[in-house]
Amino acid sequence: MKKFFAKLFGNNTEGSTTHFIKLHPAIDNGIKPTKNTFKGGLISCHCRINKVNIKLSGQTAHNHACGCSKCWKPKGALFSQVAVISRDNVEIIANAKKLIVIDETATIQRHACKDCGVHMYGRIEDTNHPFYGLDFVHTELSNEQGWSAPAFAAFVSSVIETGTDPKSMAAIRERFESLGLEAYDCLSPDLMDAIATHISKNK
Ligand SMILES: N[C@@H](CCC(=O)N[C@@H](CSCO)C(=O)NCC(=O)O)C(=O)O
Ligand SMILES: [Zn+2]
Ligand SMILES: [Zn+2]
Repeated sequence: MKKFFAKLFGNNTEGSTTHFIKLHPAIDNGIKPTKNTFKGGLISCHCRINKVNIKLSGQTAHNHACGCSKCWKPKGALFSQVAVISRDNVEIIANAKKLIVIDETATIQRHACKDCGVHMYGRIEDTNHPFYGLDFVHTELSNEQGWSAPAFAAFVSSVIETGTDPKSMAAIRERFESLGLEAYDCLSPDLMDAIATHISKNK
């Protein structure tokens, strides 16, 4: 097993394993802990000037790594990091006119900065959707610390759809597990239960 990983990742000069799989900077560089008293903050796009700024008036929930093809990923990252927050707590405070919806047909309407491409918030407009009322946001776009920490990985197998070699999947899953993040190919059991409960109540 050790040899298998050494082959995939390579070894550094001290002999310990070096990870070349870049999951996401907020995960690879050490997961920052959730601050229980955290009250929210500002997220900004990557533009040097005329940044899109959004005020998030509260803590986020269900932060996770997402391997799906639609969520925004920083350059070089295999996964997105995405959390939810009540849409009532999301306020665009600067350069709203730079925002465009990436795909009008998607369930999650991702509003991105047309200049730098960063997705600023994803909104569900279907009032019957189980997650209606929640917006999807990337808290690494904030300078504040204390946001809810990523707690699991979702849609892990989906990275194959965007070009990852299926042979790398075992190593990717092992890496998540070693960091304490359970790897799922859909959402976490809690969220899947919430979706099923919503569907069952609406029947
Ligand atoms: N294999 C597909 C999966 C896409 C998918 O279903 N993504 C989820 C999670 S995004 C945040 O966790 C989803 O709800 N998508 C709805 C949408 O994106 O509008 C793929 O990789 O594309
Ligand atoms: Zn921008
Ligand atoms: Zn996603």
